[in-house]
Amino acid sequence: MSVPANVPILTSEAMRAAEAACAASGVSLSELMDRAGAAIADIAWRMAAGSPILILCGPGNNGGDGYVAARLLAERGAEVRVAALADPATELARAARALWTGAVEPLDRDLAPAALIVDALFGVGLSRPLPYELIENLQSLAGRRVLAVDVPSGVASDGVRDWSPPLPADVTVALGALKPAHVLLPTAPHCGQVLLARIGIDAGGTMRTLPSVSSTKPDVAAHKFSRGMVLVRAGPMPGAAGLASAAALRAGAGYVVLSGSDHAPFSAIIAEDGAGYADRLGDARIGAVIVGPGYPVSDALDDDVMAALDAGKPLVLDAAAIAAALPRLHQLDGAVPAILTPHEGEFARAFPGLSGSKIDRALAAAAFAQAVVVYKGADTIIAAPDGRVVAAWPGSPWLATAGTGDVLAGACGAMLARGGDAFDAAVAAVGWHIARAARIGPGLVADDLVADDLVRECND
Ligand SMILES: NC(=O)C1=CN([C@@H]2O[C@H](COP(=O)(O)OP(=O)(O)OC[C@H]3O[C@@H](n4cnc5c(N)ncnc54)[C@H](OP(=O)(O)O)[C@@H]3O)[C@@H](O)[C@H]2O)[C@H](O)CC1
Ligand SMILES: [K+]
Repeated sequence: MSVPANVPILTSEAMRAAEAACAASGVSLSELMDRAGAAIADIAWRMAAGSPILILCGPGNNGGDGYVAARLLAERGAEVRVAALADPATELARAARALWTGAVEPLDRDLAPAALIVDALFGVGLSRPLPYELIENLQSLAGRRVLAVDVPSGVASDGVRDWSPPLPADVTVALGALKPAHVLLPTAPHCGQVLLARIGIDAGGTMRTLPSVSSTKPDVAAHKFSRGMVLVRAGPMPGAAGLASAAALRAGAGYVVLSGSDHAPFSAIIAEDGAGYADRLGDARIGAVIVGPGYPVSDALDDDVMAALDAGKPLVLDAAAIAAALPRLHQLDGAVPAILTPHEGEFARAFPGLSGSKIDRALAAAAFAQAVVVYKGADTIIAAPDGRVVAAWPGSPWLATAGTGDVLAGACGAMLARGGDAFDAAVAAVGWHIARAARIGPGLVADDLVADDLVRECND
């Protein structure tokens, strides 16, 4: 499972607007369909490697793409058959089918499979669950390699409904841009390896996949404070704050203070008595404050969160600190740069009653809090109040273990303490976290993410 780095993601509504803009600039939808069909034919040709191909065509333009691909594959000498669910219902699909000179088989229970199935039944136009009879007929084709056109049929492309496709794809060719379903659970795993065929559409937009991690070498004139100073406030479970402080150092902060704990994991971390917290918040050199790791709901947490908000320092708020800060953050209306890092349960507690896809909900939460939201999970979404979104699918499954959230909070603190945009800081931290997890893999425990042998390996 993979998606390309740093490519646009569009909802079906935004996709139609992009198509319309394309048409207005002189590229017809028919030309777009020809390009889509050509991209699919190329990939199908490579996947089939000489074995027979069966293309399943639906009634809309997704089916139209399938007919174009069938014609081009046949022209290249591929052994290709077409089966249709229904007659084409759009002018473009009718035109594409008219140019297909081969037979069109009915898509019923007697349909013979082929080594490669190209699924061109439904794309972004799917408006309701698939009919039961079709699901049954498709299940009889399972077990072959599947190439999905735009999205696996049965998947709602905007990621709002969790419909599963009867034929999960090995490869999905996203047309023009990725769609939310390619990067959100539960649909993303059904898309297999997602490739983008740009087909000349200017997708622009504010939603993208995670960019590749770039190394951030300190400036030649750097000193420890210019690299960013981070204050981590410990709660009753100081191990979590210790992990966050170690991660802040590893992620590039030049100076880290751990307040309220004498369990500093590295000698380079300054462990201080908790009574000095208020004074430290007044330290002009501090570039980011982290509150929340290992700190359950309590009056003390409320006090520490309010003190950090009143100090006006850029903030990373994790776990129970998120709900504790929310009313005040909302009032502050973006005056204090903040990154919130909730997992599913914390998000539901802090932002009850939101609807839509995970992307919609992350955006609504960011707008309400006027803060960057890192809505964690296997399909982490980073959303900014101005509408920017980065989707971090597929992340690393090895991160599903205790303490990794504390490490992410620490990395967010390091990136935020450098100064600059909080959204860019959150994106860099998520990328750093996933890249390290990918290097460790099996057996990962959160401490490994901040261990020195990993530093040596990363520097090899
Ligand atoms: N991105 C691009 O620039 C291009 C994309 N192209 C391809 O076009 C599709 C979208 O095509 P569209 O015609 O809008 O939609 P679909 O082909 O996905 O399907 C619409 C038809 O399916 C019927 N429908 C919807 N849901 C069901 C269902 N559950 N069961 C049966 N039939 C269903 C729908 O009927 P309605 O009654 O709902 O109207 C339509 O008949 C996109 O995904 C790309 O593959 C183009 O190539 C151009 C460039
Ligand atoms: K499809």
